[in-house]
Amino acid sequence: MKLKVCGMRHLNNIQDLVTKVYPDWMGLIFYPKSSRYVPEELAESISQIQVRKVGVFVDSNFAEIKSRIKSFGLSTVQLHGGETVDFVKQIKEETGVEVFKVFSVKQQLDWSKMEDYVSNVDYFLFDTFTTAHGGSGKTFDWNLLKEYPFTKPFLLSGGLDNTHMERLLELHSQIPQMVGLDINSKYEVSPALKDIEKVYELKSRISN
Ligand SMILES: O=C(O)c1ccccc1N[C@@H]1O[C@H](COP(=O)(O)O)[C@@H](O)[C@H]1O
Repeated sequence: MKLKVCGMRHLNNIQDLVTKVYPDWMGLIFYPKSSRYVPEELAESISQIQVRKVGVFVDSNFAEIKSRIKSFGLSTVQLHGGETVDFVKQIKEETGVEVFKVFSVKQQLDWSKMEDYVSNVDYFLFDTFTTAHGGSGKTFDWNLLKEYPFTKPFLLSGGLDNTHMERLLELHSQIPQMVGLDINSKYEVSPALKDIEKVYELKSRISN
C-alpha cells in the first residue's frame, strides 16, 4: 500500500523522513488555523527536498493554491474543505497537479455527492469529520467503505496508528480501490514533528 505522511514542518525531521522512509507523499498543511501550519518562509528550504509534496488546503482560493504550488514545488494538492466540482476542475486543468479530494465522514457516506468529482480527481481521501477540518486523531466506521462504488482509487486517513495495521491490511484485501494510508497526529512527538522510527515500522508492514 502507498503511504502519505502528513503534517510535516521541521527541516531535519523532513530530511530524516525522506532518508529513512521515503513515503509516496509528504503532506504540508496550509490551513492557517492548524497547529501544523507551514509558513511561506519555509518554502525555499522545503522545496529543495526530493519527495512528492502534497499541499493541504481548506477552502483556499485559486491564487493562493497556485502560489504555494510554485513556491513549495508541490506535486499534489489535497482539497480538504467544501471545494466545488468546478473549483476542483479548475485546479486540475489550470495547474496540472495531482488532486486529492477529501470527504469527511460522519455516520454515513452519501456516494451520490462524490459522483461528479470522479473525473476531476486522481484520488479520493476519506477522513473523520471534525469541526477543525482535519488532524482530529479520530477514526470513523471503516465498514462504510465496503460499499465504495467507484473504480477511482482512494486513501484512508483519520487517527490511523500502528495498532490498526492488521485491520487495515484486511480492509485493503477486501477493497482494492483502497490503495493507501494517510497518517498524521498519531505519529507525532509534538505538532508537526513526527516519530520517524514509528513511521518506519508502519512502512515496513504495509509495503508490498
Ligand atoms: O492536520 C491538520 O492540522 C489538518 C488541518 C486541516 C485539514 C487537514 C488536516 N490534516 C489532515 O487530517 C487527516 C487526518 O489526520 P489525523 O491522522 O486524524 O491526525 C490527514 O489527511 C491530514 O492530511
